[in-house]
Formats: sequence, C-alpha cells, structure tokens
Amino acid sequence: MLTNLNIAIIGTGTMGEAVIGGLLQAELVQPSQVLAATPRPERRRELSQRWGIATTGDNREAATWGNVVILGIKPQMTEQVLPQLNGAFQSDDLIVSVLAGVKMRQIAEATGHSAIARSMPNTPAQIAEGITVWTASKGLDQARRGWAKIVLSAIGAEVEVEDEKFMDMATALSGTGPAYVFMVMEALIDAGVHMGFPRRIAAQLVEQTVIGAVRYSAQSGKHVAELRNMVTSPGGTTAAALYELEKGRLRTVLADGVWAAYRRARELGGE
Ligand SMILES: NC(=O)C1=CN([C@@H]2O[C@H](COP(=O)(O)OP(=O)(O)OC[C@H]3O[C@@H](n4cnc5c(N)ncnc54)[C@H](OP(=O)(O)O)[C@@H]3O)[C@@H](O)[C@H]2O)C=CC1
Ligand SMILES: O=C(O)[C@@H]1CCC=N1
Repeated sequence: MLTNLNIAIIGTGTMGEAVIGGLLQAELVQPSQVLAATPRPERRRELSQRWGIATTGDNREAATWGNVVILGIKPQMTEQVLPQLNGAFQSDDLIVSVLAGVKMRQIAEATGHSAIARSMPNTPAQIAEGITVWTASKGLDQARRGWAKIVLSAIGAEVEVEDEKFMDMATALSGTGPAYVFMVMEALIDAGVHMGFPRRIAAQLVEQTVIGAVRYSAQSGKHVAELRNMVTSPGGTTAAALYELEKGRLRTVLADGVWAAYRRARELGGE
C-alpha cells in the first residue's frame, strides 16, 4: 500500500503527469502525498490547480521529501538533473524511472542511490490503459517491489521482467508503439477522405475498426494471422488490399521502425 508514503515526481510532462493522474484517480494516494517538481512556474500552477497537489521548482527538495521518487525528465537531461539529487535519498527510498534508454547503473552512479525500478510505460497511461514493462535493481526488497507495482498499475497493465536488456526492446515496441498505431490510423482516415467520406465519418469508422479488431483479437484467443485470414474472402477486397500492402513492404517497414527506435533507445543510454 502507498498509505503514508510521499510520492515525488521530478519532471512532470506527458508521462510524469500521467502517473500523477493515475495515482490520484485510482485513489491510491491523497493529493497531500504528492509533490511535483518542474522548473516553469506556470506549469507548476497548472498542475496544482488541476490536481490539488504541492509543487516545487527545486528537484532536490522533491527527492528529499519523497519516499518514492519518480523520474519523468527527458533522458537528455540526466547529466544535468541526476547529480542535483545526489545525497538527497534515505536508504529506504525508491526511485522509479520512466526514462528511455537510461540504465539503472547510470541512475545509481549519478544519484548515489541504488534502490531503483526502471520502467517503460506508454501514453495510454493517461487513461489508465497503458502497458508498462519494468525491472528492479538487484536485491531490491519485496516491499519496494510492491510499491513499484502499485504505482505502475495505476496507469494500466504492468509486466515485470528480470533482465534489464528487455527495457530498450519494450521502449521500441510498446513505449513507442502508440505512435505506430496513430500513424496507421491517420493514414487510413486520410484514405477514407480520399475516397470521399467526410473526415468525421472516416475517423469514426477507423477508430471503431481498431477498437473492435483489438478487442476481438484479445477475446477470441485466435492467432492474429487466423483472424486476418477470416477477413480475406477468396477473390475479394481484402486479398486485393493485402497484395498491395505486402508489395509496399508494410511488415518490413514496421519492423525497420521498431529497430530504429531500439537503436535510438540504446544510444540514449550511451551505447
Ligand atoms: N512520451 C512518451 O510516450 C513516453 C515517454 N517516456 C519517457 O518519459 C520521460 C519524459 O518524457 P515526456 O513526458 O514525453 O517529456 P516531456 O517533455 O513532456 O516531459 C519532461 C518534463 O521535464 C521537465 N523539465 C525540464 N527541465 C527540467 C529540470 N531541470 N528539472 C525537472 N524537470 C524538468 C519539462 O518541463 P517543461 O515543460 O518546462 O519543459 C517537462 O515537463 C522521458 O524520459 C521519456 O523517455 C517513457 C514512456 C513513454
Ligand atoms: O520518443 C521517446 O523517446 C519516448 C520514449 C518512448 C516513447 N516516447
């Protein structure tokens, strides 16, 4: 349970605020248990008005106050921000990182604190429909693993992995994944408009097609190739469409995108 724990968030942009919203909306914490650290005064006002939480422009103050300290800064800011936190942690605190690429070893070296859960959520976290892959530093006790699990389950499903090597893969697949889906949806909507649908109707058709296909896949338990074959009537429209998609290398292009994201995640971690 998170009762009596102080939760500090350092870097409260898209992901940092998603965690704040998830925790408060699930009533896992009270607003008085949350402190958000971010440099711009107008952003601090916005967060405190929206969520009723305290804010600060001082990252070290947040790290000192928090029992669970969530790092939501950009990976490119680690060299500037993490050393500010060095010496601010108590031995029983927990750092939860959402940073792409950045390894637990790098966080531990810069902050002087080695109790870390490294996670990779995605933006559907904003409606508690995310998927977060996470791993914990070696020897982290069950209590703090439990805190990490509760915090991350506030923003959707969570999957714990033993080996940190899976984190950059998760970044490329599920962390970055919503962007692939949105781009495909956008292309389909534009194709609908190109044929002559009003944009509003094209968007509704595409959105519900995606929702329906995903729910059907999850509930049917069938392999996705089998589900695709069931759409493909002999000599019909789907076969004609799929032929063009294969010719255009859709699968390879998607795989190339995932590999590019994976390489970039590794670069952000200094590899
Ligand atoms: N967006 C996504 O889909 C996902 C992102 N991530 C990871 O989450 C992290 C944040 O990404 P995202 O939320 O997209 O980025 P944002 O740019 O939205 O958030 C970063 C936040 O950090 C704040 N900030 C800037 N400088 C400092 C500082 N010196 N001290 C404290 N805070 C500071 C920024 O403030 P200001 O508004 O003033 O710039 C901003 O609010 C990254 O590490 C990313 O890899 C992980 C999974 C998914
Ligand atoms: O684009 C990024 O770097 C972040 C990490 C995963 C999704 N967004």
